[in-house]
Amino acid sequence: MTITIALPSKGRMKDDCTDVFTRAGMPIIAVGNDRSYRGRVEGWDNVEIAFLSASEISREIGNGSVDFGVTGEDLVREGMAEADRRVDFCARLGFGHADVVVAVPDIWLDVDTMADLGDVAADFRARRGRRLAIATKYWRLTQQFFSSQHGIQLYRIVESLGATEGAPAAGSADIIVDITSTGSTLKANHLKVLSDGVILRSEACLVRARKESHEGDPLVQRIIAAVRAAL
Ligand SMILES: Nc1ncnc2c1ncn2[C@@H]1O[C@H](COP(=O)(O)OP(=O)(O)OP(=O)(O)O)[C@@H](O)[C@H]1O
Ligand SMILES: O=P(O)(O)OC[C@H]1O[C@H](OP(=O)(O)OP(=O)(O)O)[C@H](O)[C@@H]1O
Repeated sequence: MTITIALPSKGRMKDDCTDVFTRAGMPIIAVGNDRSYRGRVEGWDNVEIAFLSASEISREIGNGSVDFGVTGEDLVREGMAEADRRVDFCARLGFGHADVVVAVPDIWLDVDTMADLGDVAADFRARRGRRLAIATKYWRLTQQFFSSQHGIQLYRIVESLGATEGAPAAGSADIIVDITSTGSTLKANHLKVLSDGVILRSEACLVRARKESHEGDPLVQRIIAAVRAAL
């Protein structure tokens, strides 16, 4: 059976990903020209490469149209419910690190924890007659963290399509949930991360769609072993 692996075609993870596969003894070759979205692995006859964006990769793994993918854990967990039942995180690859965090304005001096934020949310409703507004593109992770993990129900999510950190200053939200790596964007926007406000420590992962056809397939095991050996 042919196994398809989806790899980043562009963006911040592309080069590191190519390096890992080279070290794994799986050198990636584009089929056709450099702009091609198909590739293969030199010496691995039954493996096909699909070049996609990091967010497309998480979607294609979720619907099972590829067997493996390299993408951020944040995108996989945001993109599907019950991720661990549907996919197997086979290896953490050591690049693409980013934390998904809850951040509030610096000037909220007495708000340091999620419990403090729960009080603020209740207060907003009681005194201002509206819900605390959270700007984010991570709807699912935010709902799980606030509602299921911290029992905070009084909030409203404001969809953000970019420049999330600017939302509190712009007045379109009170706080944010977004990724941070160096922390400089949060700092520039006068936001601070709550002490227990790290929702997920994400990095690039080799992710496998859980499929019955993979059981007992030696090629599937060989791919996982080769990538792990390269780390
Ligand atoms: N500083 C950062 N900013 C954004 N994403 C980062 C950062 N550091 C690591 N990542 C990770 O990189 C992944 C997103 O990569 P990238 O932005 O290249 O993909 P994409 O969202 O598919 O691209 P595009 O938005 O152009 O379609 C996520 O898993 C994210 O956690
Ligand atoms: O903690 P920092 O190092 O400041 O990085 C965090 C920022 O980087 C990303 O934006 P970017 O514009 O790089 O990428 P995007 O287009 O994927 O949002 C992300 O959305 C944050 O805004």
